[in-house]
Amino acid sequence: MEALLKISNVEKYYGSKAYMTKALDNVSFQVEKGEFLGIMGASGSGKTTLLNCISTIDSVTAGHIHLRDRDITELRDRELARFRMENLGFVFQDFNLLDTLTIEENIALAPLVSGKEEDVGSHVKEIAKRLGIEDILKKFPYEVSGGQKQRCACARALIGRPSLVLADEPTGALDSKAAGMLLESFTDMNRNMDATILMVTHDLFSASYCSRILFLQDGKIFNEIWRGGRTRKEFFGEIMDVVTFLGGEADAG
Ligand SMILES: Nc1ncnc2c1ncn2[C@@H]1O[C@H](COP(=O)(O)OP(=O)(O)OP(=O)(O)O)[C@@H](O)[C@H]1O
Repeated sequence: MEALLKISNVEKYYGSKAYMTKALDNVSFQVEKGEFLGIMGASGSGKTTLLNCISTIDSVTAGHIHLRDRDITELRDRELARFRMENLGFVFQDFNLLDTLTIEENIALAPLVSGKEEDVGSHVKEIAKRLGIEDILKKFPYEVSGGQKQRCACARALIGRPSLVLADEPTGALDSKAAGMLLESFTDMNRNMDATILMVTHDLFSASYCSRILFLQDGKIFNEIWRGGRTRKEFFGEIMDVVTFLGGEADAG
């Protein structure tokens, strides 16, 4: 397998010497191309900090993060914006759609702005069909459900064919039916559209869709488990055991 993302001895401190928080403490791991990796851990364990460092929204205090051969901790200003646009797709808990644009325009915005793709319209339709939102393309975000908004956010994340999709609690604002549909979409994106996904979640049900889970505790990697050939239910059971051992702070979904 090919390592797409390599995190090497990453440290992240917040605050000054007297009030310093070590949010990430010597974290190292790799993500292979085609993985669907979950990051779990109690509140304050460093999940969002890790995601923000990988997404270049935040900078590391020490260590290196490589996406393929590129050390992204060394990118600056304009390079950073370009790097994000060309390599990363984002899905957030609160959707982050633009209310004044239709669903179709939200999905098409980045490729239209970059001007690189010629047939944006048919690419949007193809992805929307795949995610089951082709009937709502002309609607505005306020006219559709939370689950549909989140699948729109997935389509927007995928349209630029990013190397890596980063998702922060993507099911956090969804009911269980919408969450299930979204996670099926993630699985389809991962298996059939070649998307490598890194998802932060508190939710055991969401985590059980992943192929591997990394558990963080106090800014360190505490454990990792693989789904392997097991069913989702069996994997759910094992995730629950680790979460219970860690102190039980997660949602059963
Ligand atoms: N901007 C910041 N300034 C100072 N401390 C911060 C900042 N962001 C995070 N921290 C601290 O770093 C640690 C890790 O926070 P982080 O948000 O990464 O945890 P998390 O696992 O994502 O938590 P949650 O599940 O509650 O979102 C916590 O102790 C937090 O208080």
